Amino acid sequence: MSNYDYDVLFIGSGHACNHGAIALKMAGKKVAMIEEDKHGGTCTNYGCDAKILLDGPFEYQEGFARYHDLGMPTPEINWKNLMAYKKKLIGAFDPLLGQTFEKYGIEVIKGHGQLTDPHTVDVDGKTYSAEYIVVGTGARDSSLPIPGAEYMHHSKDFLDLDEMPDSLLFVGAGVISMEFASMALALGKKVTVIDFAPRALAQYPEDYVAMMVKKMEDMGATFAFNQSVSKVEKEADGYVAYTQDQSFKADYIVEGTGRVANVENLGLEALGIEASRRGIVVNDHLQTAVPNIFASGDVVDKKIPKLTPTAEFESNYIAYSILGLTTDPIVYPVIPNLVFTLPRIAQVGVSVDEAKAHPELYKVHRVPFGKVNEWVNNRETEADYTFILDQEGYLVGAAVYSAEAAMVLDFLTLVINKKMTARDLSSMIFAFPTQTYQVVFALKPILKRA
Ligand SMILES: Cc1cc2nc3c(=O)[nH]c(=O)nc-3n(C[C@H](O)[C@H](O)[C@H](O)COP(=O)(O)OP(=O)(O)OC[C@H]3O[C@@H](n4cnc5c(N)ncnc54)[C@H](O)[C@@H]3O)c2cc1C
Ligand SMILES: NC(=O)c1ccc[n+]([C@@H]2O[C@H](COP(=O)([O-])OP(=O)(O)OC[C@H]3O[C@@H](n4cnc5c(N)ncnc54)[C@H](O)[C@@H]3O)[C@@H](O)[C@H]2O)c1
Repeated sequence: MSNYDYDVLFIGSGHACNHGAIALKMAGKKVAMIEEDKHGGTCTNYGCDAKILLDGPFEYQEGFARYHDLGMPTPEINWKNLMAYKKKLIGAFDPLLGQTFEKYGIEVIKGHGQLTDPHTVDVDGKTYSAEYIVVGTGARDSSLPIPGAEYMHHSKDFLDLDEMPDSLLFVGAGVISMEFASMALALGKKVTVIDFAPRALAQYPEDYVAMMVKKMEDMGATFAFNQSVSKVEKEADGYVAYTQDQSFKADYIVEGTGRVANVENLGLEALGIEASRRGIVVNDHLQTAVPNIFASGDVVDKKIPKLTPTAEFESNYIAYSILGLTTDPIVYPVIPNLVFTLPRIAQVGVSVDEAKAHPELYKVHRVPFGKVNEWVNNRETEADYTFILDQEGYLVGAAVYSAEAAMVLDFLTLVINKKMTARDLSSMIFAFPTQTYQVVFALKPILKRA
C-alpha cells in the first residue's frame, strides 16, 4: 500500500468502474468509488435494465400477434402496472448495489468528484488521494440548443412514464427512439419519428432497418427524414416541433439525438487532459495525458460503440493493467450490437454495408430464415440472416432481423471470435429444434471446411 488514501479511486460507479473495482479489490488493492447519483450508473438505473424490463411483455405480445389469424387473441399490456413493477424492481437496485459494494469491501464516497492534481480528487470539499484514478463518469442524453428545448423529454423521463401519452414525437431515429417508439406503437399510440439524417439506425444494415420502418409504418407510425428541428412550442393541447419545412404536433416529445460525455467540472483542463462532447482523449492503454489517470466507458472519446459490455471490457482491462497483468494495448474483440425493436435487429463484426462495398474482400450470404424455417421460427416469416465471410471462408460478420436475434447473436460472436470452421461446428452437438441449430445448419456449407 502506497502513501495515498487508496490504491485506486474511481469517479463513477457504473459498469466502466465497478467491474474493475471488484477485480482490484479481490487482488488486495484498497479501492473506492465516488458517485454523485445512484449506485451502478445509467445502465442499471436509467438505461438497459429498466428498458428490458419494460420490453418483456411486448416481446410476448409480438409473438402472440403472429397467431392472431389462427383465432388466438393478442394480449393487452397494462403499462401502468408494468411501470409500477419497473419502479419497484429497478428502484431496489440502488440500495442493493450499495450493500454489494460494501460486502466486497469497496467504499462508496457519495458526492461530486473533481480532480485537483494527478493523485487527488475533491468530493464536495473533502479530498481523497490515490496512486491511480479512473474516470468513468459516463454520458447523458444530448439537448438541442433550440427555443423550446425545455418541452422535450429524454430517456430517463420516458422510462418513468406512469401513463403512456396518446401521441408521441421522437426527435432522432436512433436506438433510444426506435426502442421506445416500438413500445408506444404496440400500445396503440400515435407515433411520429423524425431525423435529420436520410435514414434510421445508421449503424444497422440498411435493408433490415427499411424492413423495420415499413413494419412500424404498417402499424400506423409516421417517419420523416432529412428534418432538422429548429424550435418547439407549447400549445393549449400539446406541443409542436418545427423543422425547415414541416411541423409535427404531439402530446409528448422525446429527444433521442445522441449522448454527450460527462466531462464538465472534472478538473480535466487544469491537468492538461483533452476532452470534448465526444469524451476524454486516451491512448491505446486508456491512459489520459496524465499516465496514472485512466478513462473508461462512455466518457472515453472512441469510435467503438458506447455500450455496457464495452464499458465492462475497458474496466477490466484497466484493472489488469494496474495489477501488472498486461502491458499490451487494449484490443477489442468484435462487438455485438443489438437494438431491442420488435423484432430485434442485430449486427456483429464486419457490417453488411461495408461488406457490400468491398466484394473483393467479403462474400455476403443472405438467408430468408423465416421462410425456410417457419416451423421453428414460431411463424416469424420475416426473420432474416446475413452472414459475411472473408475470402478464406471464416465468418467475420453477421446481421440478424428476428425476435430471437439476442439468443443467436452471442453464438455468432463466438464463431467469429474463435474463427470456427465447419469442422469445429460438426464436432459439437446443438439442441434441436432451435434457431441456433438452424443457424449452424445454414453456416456449415458456407464456412471454411477445416
Ligand atoms: C435508455 C438507454 C438504454 C440503453 N440500453 C443499452 C442496452 O440495451 N445495451 C447496452 O449495452 N447499452 C445500453 N445503453 C448504454 C449503457 O447504459 C452505457 O453504455 C453504460 O451505462 C456506460 O457505463 P459507464 O459506467 O461508462 O457510464 P454510466 O453508467 O453513465 O456511469 C457513470 C456514473 O458516473 C457518475 N458520475 C458522473 N460524473 C460524476 C462525478 N463528477 N462525480 C461522481 N460521480 C459522477 C454518474 O452519476 C453515473 O452513475 C443504454 C443507455 C440508455 C440511456
Ligand atoms: N440497444 C442498445 O444497445 C442501446 C439502447 C439505447 C441506447 N444505447 C446507447 O445510447 C447511445 C445513444 O442513443 P441515441 O438513440 O440517443 O443516439 P443514436 O446515435 O443512436 O441516434 C441519434 C439519432 O439522432 C439523430 N439526430 C441527431 N441530431 C439531430 C437533430 N438535430 N434533429 C434530428 N435528428 C437528429 C441522428 O441522425 C441519429 O439518427 C447509443 O449510441 C448507445 O451507445 C444503446
